[in-house]
Amino acid sequence: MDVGGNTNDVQEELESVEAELELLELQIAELVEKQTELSSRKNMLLLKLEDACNAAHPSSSSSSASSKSSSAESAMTKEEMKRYDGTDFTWSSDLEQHLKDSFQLDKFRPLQLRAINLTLAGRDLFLVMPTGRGKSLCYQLPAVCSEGFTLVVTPLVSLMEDQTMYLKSIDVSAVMLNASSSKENTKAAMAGMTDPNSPIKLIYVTPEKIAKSKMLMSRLEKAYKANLLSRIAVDEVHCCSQWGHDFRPDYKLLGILKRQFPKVPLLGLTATATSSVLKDCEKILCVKQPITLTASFNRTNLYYEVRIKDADHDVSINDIASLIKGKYKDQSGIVYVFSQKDAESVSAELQKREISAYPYHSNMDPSDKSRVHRKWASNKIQVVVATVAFGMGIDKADVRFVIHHTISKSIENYYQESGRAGRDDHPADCIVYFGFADIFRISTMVVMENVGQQKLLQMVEYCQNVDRCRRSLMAVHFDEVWDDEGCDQMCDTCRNAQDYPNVDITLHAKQVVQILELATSMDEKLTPLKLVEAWTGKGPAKRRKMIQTTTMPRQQAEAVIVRLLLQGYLREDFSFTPYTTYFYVKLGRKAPLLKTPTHTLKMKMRAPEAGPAVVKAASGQGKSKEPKRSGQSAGDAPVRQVSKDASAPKASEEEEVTFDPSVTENSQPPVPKQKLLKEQRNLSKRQEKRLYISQNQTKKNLETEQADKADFCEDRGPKARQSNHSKFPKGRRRPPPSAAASSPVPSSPSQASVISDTAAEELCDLRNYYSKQLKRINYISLEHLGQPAEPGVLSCIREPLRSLRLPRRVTIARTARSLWTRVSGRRRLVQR
Ligand SMILES: Nc1ncnc2c1ncn2[C@H]1C[C@H](O)[C@@H](COP(=O)(O)OP(=O)(O)OP(=O)(O)O)O1
Repeated sequence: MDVGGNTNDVQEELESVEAELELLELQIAELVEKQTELSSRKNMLLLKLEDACNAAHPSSSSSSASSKSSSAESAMTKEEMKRYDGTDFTWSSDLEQHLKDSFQLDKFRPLQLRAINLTLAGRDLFLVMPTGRGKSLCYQLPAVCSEGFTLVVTPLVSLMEDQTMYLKSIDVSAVMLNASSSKENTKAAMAGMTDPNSPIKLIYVTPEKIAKSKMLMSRLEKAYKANLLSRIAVDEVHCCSQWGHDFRPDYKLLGILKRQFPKVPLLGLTATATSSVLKDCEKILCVKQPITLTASFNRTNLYYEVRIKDADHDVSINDIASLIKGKYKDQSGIVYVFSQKDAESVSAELQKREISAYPYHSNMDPSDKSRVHRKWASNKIQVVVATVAFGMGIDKADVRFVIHHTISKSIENYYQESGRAGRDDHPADCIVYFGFADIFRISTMVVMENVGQQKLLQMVEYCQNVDRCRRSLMAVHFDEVWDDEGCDQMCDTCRNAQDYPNVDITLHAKQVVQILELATSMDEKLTPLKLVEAWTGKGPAKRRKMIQTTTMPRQQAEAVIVRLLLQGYLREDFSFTPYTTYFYVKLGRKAPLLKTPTHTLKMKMRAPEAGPAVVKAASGQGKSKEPKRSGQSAGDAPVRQVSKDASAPKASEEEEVTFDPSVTENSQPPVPKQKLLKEQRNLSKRQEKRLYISQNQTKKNLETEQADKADFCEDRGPKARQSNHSKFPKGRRRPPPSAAASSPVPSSPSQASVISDTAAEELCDLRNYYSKQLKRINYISLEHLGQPAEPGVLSCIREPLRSLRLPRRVTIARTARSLWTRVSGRRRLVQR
């Protein structure tokens, strides 16, 4: 007995020590996180200091467009480098003349002259410059001022077309060679390469052409020997590297150019490469010690602002409409939206408010798309309401505002999309509407992307920030430091300079955790909206009796939940069906910290918007008004025991149900289980008919979701755009993957409501399994995609299936294969 008692005591103590250890580990993890944050802040400050020192010693200073040193550059002193900003080269007067006469430009933008001088001096060069800052001029102008021709490798036929058309319009001879070039065109271009009297100055080719056309390579050899190949420009050079976001296998073969033509200077251009990507490109392209010039990504003429998006759709639309009709009257702009459906509906809403706004998305007929684009470019349409399909190649100088009706999926994307404003260097505004529900809509869309969630949370962090300069937050993503001075009050936080209180939200966090714990104990899952509703006392009455609700205004309650997600106290829990993805909130790894009495949690919080949207003055003209702050701060909000609170909303009978995991915020209200069973009995006769209808409906939903995904997940990467243009015929939607349509596993909620109890149970098992498995498969190397599933992959899928009760006639092997097909099909779809 004694021994037994002892063992129990030891066991108990062991458990408590383990719990303590776990807590300690969490605390250590939190400290390490803080340490990383501080280290990166320290590095930023050091960089700032270095910049300040450089400014104090003009001999070694760099311009606002800095040039980061590579080994070659550091071999060249800063004095020497500065020389390339000068105009005392043999070609300088020629440059000046062509800049004005041919290109009709007055002066160079930062780093353009340095890059042009370096390439004309025969140096190999990587030029990293933000979108729209004028990279093309850095090879077009040297091409005009050199003997022979420049070979331009570019991944997109549409960009080639744009550029050759533009060059023709300014009387510069340029041709392109791609898969669709006519025979005559190809013949003329090939002949021009070796003809010293040819007027051709630029030849655009795709990387595929270099890789596949022996004739082209042999012509280039001849041109090289005749000293007619003056320069090689590789556009979107980051596509060479697997680490870059748009890797293209054919770019990997471009090393042949430098190997075959070592004396020809190479100029690699990109808007997005990090230093490790460039190092990789250097190796792949076989360039030795290139000079890297990096222009600052700081667009000083852009004013950045975040507005809280009201849950009421009309409020945000009214706000946007009043901006367009007021501050931006008669000025050109873009409103970016989340989905094709939003593009249609938001543009219709704006039209109702007498604004000339038209939709643009990838599912439109190409002729309609180009008509909208053309009319907008010629200012016959004021606003384009677009998905991200309205992307690269949009080069309108006088865009005065870019409004994001929904947040972007990452800071990099936001920078690119908002960067379409103010290309003429005049002031322009970039406003993003930050809505709670949007976070989760996007989250389910980017769930399959490698670091999709991480990047989305960075964007959310940018939006939730209330007191740090927005520019400085963006700069981190481009390895740069832009301080408040560099911003010069061109963002809402710098301009308003509000002193927000640092509110203690520990108590609030504990309440949220308690709600989630309760839900888990009842075997229920909560969507973020259900969580807010439960917390703010709008959930089922039964639940309200068991939890502490808050009197905090909804906006602040949402802000707290977002903060808890950002900081890891909460986390996302996705549930997948072949038709859609659901987002639920779960306790995060830091949640146990809240059990420690000394643990506190604070956040700076903006007061909720006062009434309907407040139209603030944005941009360079005048200061914006800060919305009125309500008297009560989040920290003051009293906690209430709702069961006894008469003011709590009364729950209807229908509300007294357990949460149905398949119900999301956009779904119908949950159906009570009793009612569901009754319905199931009554439904037997109508079953077939209903099943048929529901299948059709889910198929339709799937198509809409996939079409949205096709737009939203489309990166401005070349791959994505090409597939969009070429694969689907005019006006047709992307067909759903056939595997999903012929699925043996019924997983859609609507199907679940017309099948037997046993089947429902089995379905539930399968759905859970599927959800977990999808996450696992997500991590399996991309290289497996597109190939028949390998035995290793299948056995990894098969193993957990053995413990499941599968529906009759469904074998483990078939289910495993079907899961794989669907998962990889879905993933390929996301990648397109
Ligand atoms: N020195 C200059 N002064 C005024 N405008 C300029 C100058 N250089 C270029 N531009 C204009 C021409 C174009 O309309 C616009 C964008 O130039 P472009 O070369 O297409 O940018 P980019 O190549 O960096 O962008 P992207 O990454 O989108 O291809 O800027």
